[in-house]
Amino acid sequence: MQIIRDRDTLRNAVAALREAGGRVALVPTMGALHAGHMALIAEGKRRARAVVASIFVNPTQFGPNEDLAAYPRREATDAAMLEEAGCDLLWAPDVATMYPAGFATTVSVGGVTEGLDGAARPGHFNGVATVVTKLLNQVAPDIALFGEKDFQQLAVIRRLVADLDLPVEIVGVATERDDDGLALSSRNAYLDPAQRTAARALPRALGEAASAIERGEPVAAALALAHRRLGEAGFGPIDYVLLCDAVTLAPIDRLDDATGHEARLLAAAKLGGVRLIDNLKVAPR
Ligand SMILES: Nc1ncnc2c1ncn2[C@@H]1O[C@H](COP(=O)(O)OP(=O)(O)OP(=O)(O)O)[C@@H](O)[C@H]1O
Ligand SMILES: CC(C)(CO)[C@@H](O)C(=O)[O-]
Ligand code: BAL
Repeated sequence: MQIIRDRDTLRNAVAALREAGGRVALVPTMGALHAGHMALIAEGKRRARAVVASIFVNPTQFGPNEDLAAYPRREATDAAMLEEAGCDLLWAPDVATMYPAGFATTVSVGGVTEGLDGAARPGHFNGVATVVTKLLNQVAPDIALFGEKDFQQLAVIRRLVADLDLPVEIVGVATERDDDGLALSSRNAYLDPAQRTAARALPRALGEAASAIERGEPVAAALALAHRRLGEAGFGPIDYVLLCDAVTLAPIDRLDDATGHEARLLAAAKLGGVRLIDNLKVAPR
C-alpha cells in the first residue's frame, strides 16, 4: 500500500487505480484506527474495486480548548492495519499541504449543523465540511464512507454533497461497538480503567430510553431517565440527550414528528473530561 503525501503523486496514483476499472471508494479518518474504521474499509471494499483511506488530524475542526495536540497519532500502526485490510492507497498529507499559506476558504453548512455538536463545538462542522470538500475534490472517489457513530457529521456531509452537487455517493456504516456496547472511538483511549467501565452507561442509557420511546412512553420522560442514568454513572456535564429527526436533526418530542424520516436518539456527555458521543435508531411502532 502506497503512502502518499503530495497532491501530484495522489493524482497519478488515483489515475492508475481508475485505469484498472471499477469504482474508487474513499474512507476519510483522523487515524488512531480501530475496528470501526476497519468496518468502513471493509464496506468500501465490498462496494468498490479500490479503496483509498485518508489520515489527517484536521486542525480546523478542533476548538481552541479541545484536544488537537493530544489527539493520538500512530501512523505506522495505522498503515499496517490498512495494508492488512487490503486498502490500496493511504493519503496522509501534512497541515501545510492541506492549508498552505494564504488559505482563506470555509465551507459552511447551515440547518443540520445548528444543534447538538454544532452548538456544543462552535465552528467544528465548518472545519469538517471544509476538509471533507477538499478530500473529496483531491481523491474524486465514486463513493465515500462515514460512520453512523458521528451521526450528525454524516447528516452534514449528506447535506453538503447534495447542496454542492458533488459527484459522489455517501455511504453510512453502522457503529462498531465493544462487547459491553460502548461505541468504538479513538478518544476511548483517554479513559482510565474505571472510566472505561463507567462509559458503558452511555449506550445502556440510550438503549433504555429508545425502548421506552418505542413502547410509547413520553419522550421527555425517557430523555430525563437517560439523563439521570448518565449522571448516576458519573457523566457530567451532559451536552445533550435528544430525540431528533434523522435527516434534519431537528429535535422532536414525539416519535411521529419525524415526518417521513427515521427518528434518532443522540447523546454527548463528558466522563472525567473525555467527551463521548453515541446515538441509536428509534423505530416507530
Ligand atoms: N465505532 C465506529 N463505528 C463505525 N464507524 C466509526 C466508528 N468510530 C468512528 N467511525 C468513523 O470513522 C471515520 C473516522 O473517524 P475518526 O477518525 O474521527 O474516528 P473516531 O474514533 O470517531 O475518533 P474520535 O474519537 O475523534 O471521534 C468517521 O466516519 C467516523 O464516523
Ligand atoms: C470526517 C473527518 C475525517 C474529517 O476530518 C473527521 O471528522 C472524522 O474522522 O470523523
Ligand atoms: N470523529 C469526529 C471528529 C471529531 O470529533 O473531531
